[in-house]
Amino acid sequence: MTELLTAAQMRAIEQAAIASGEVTGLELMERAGQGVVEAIFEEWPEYESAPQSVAVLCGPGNNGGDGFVVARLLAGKGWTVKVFLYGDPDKLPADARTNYEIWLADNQVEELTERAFRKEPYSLHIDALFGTGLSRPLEGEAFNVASHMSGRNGDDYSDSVVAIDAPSGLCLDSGTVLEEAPPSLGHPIFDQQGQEPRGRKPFQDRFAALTVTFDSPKFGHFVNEGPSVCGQVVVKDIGLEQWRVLKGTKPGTPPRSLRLPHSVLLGERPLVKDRRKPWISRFGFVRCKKASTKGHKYTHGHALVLSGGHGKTGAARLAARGALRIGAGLVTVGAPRAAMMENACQLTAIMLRQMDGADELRTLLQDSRFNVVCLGPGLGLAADREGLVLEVLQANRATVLDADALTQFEDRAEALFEVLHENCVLTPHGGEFARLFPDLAEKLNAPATTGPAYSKVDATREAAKRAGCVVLFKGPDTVIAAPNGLCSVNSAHYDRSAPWLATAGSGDVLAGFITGLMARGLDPMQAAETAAYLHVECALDFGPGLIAEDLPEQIPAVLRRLDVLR
Ligand SMILES: NC(=O)C1=CN([C@@H]2O[C@H](COP(=O)(O)OP(=O)(O)OC[C@H]3O[C@@H](n4cnc5c(N)ncnc54)[C@H](O)[C@@H]3O)[C@@H](O)[C@H]2O)[C@@H](O)CC1
Ligand SMILES: Nc1ncnc2c1ncn2[C@@H]1O[C@H](COP(=O)(O)OP(=O)(O)O)[C@@H](O)[C@H]1O
Ligand SMILES: [K+]
Repeated sequence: MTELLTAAQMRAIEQAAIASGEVTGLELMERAGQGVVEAIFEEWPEYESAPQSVAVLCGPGNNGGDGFVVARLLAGKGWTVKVFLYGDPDKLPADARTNYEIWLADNQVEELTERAFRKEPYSLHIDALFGTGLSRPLEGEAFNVASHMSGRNGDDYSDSVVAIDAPSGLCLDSGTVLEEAPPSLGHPIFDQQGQEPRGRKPFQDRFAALTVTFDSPKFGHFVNEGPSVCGQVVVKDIGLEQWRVLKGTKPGTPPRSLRLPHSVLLGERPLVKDRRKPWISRFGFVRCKKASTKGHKYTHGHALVLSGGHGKTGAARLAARGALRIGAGLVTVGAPRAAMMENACQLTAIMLRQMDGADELRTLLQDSRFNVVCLGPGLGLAADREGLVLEVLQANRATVLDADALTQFEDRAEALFEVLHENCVLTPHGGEFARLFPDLAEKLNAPATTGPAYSKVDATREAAKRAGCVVLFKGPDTVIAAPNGLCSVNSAHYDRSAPWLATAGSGDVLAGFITGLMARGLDPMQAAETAAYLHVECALDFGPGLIAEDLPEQIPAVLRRLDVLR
């Protein structure tokens, strides 16, 4: 797992490093430029022996400063380098100014305009306009050049753009490409699809082939539009590790303002393969060697999954199967009378109990061996369903609430928040999230016109705090947050891209995975993180053509590959 940083955290780390006197800003800038050049030759090894032509677009801050370093290093390797500057050279910050002057001693810098940029073709384009300092949408010639590069005039540059830190215009906290404020006419206007018009964005789709960032990836590389515009993300070490101290536990504890909330990116593949990384313990699994063989099925927990009525039972069975495969000792489906036969015909290892309403559920839950309940998948929205949710929450069991159990509380989420407890996990997709947290969804979907923009990470953290329990906000960029601010992102992008996971019922299986892991005693955050991670691993291993039923069946092979016991 990798720590994810905000732009402000990155700046704080850099400032702490410089303040220590052990490194200067200029040295960091040099290392950043070297990192970019290294990444270029790793991506295009053929360029090592064949110098190319390159346009370096430098902006008015330190991102531009990195650009001047890259220009100098590539020129030193025989490349033909053209440098454009957007902004006033007299206002460059000190380190960027130093590198500008070093470059200017033997070379030229041209003011950036679309016209000048388009005069000649280049093999490579370095985008060093804005990085972590982006605070408003691109304007003027920066906008014109960025939108030209992203295909406005029909030319596709995306295979030859290397973005330093970020494609310029991308907010590194929210993963949103900042847009101009939409036209204000004093009253709302709508387009033909009934949508309010949005401001212009320089790009919305793939912009760079490669994005080189420093020290740690930022949230914006992994959420919202980030993955579609970054191409691929390479992280280069610039020697800041000792200033990036989590929770201030090590000697030389940094000031409180620098202690970072624990935000991680869940196990990208290379780290998982590295046996030295202790990721397994965070995920709540044990390595085969250390596993206890003493347990029996009741020590592995008993999950209860509530089924919907006649004709709506499949979702609960998917969740139940997920819970059983991932390791619950026993799983029982509780179904209304009318749905008993339908369930009975399709369940074997999973048990079945009739359960017609809140009273029967209360009786069932008197059996304390049911240590986790999952409800929502296929549950339906009939008035009596709410009673089931309340009954489960009052029984104070570990609980996973998904789908209809969330939608049931649309417009009256407070009634749900009052009874939720810390042993619960909510698993909304975007629509369900908006029903429970309409104000947060509105902020999230509002045009992002200033940086740092409100992000899915902010929204999920706020939601978890408000609900008082773990919230897992689904999507290709699944964000998981606990009320105490712990947060992680489970990304299905880049080398973990698995678009075929967007298939009917896959969310039901995810709810089941979380349920099964909670049955095994994982705490809600661990269970949600582990389940989300394994869900994507199952999809990756199975590949295209996947349907929801395949996900639980893929679990044994994934656990075997990861060399862990349930
Ligand atoms: N933080 C670190 O540890 C390091 C940062 N470095 C580089 O420094 C960058 C950050 O530098 P800066 O903080 O100077 O910020 P940027 O270079 O990203 O932005 C420069 C300035 O432009 C202005 N600005 C923001 N949006 C604008 C817009 N749309 N139009 C016009 N002007 C706008 C802001 O005043 C901002 O401070 C990083 O992205 C990275 O490339 C590296 O040199 C090495 C180390
Ligand atoms: N493009 C995508 N790539 C990877 N995973 C995705 C993508 N879109 C959705 N998912 C995942 O698929 C699952 C869909 O869940 P959900 O929306 O509840 O669907 P359903 O109700 O049909 O089960 C979630 O786990 C979500 O994170
Ligand atoms: K950039």
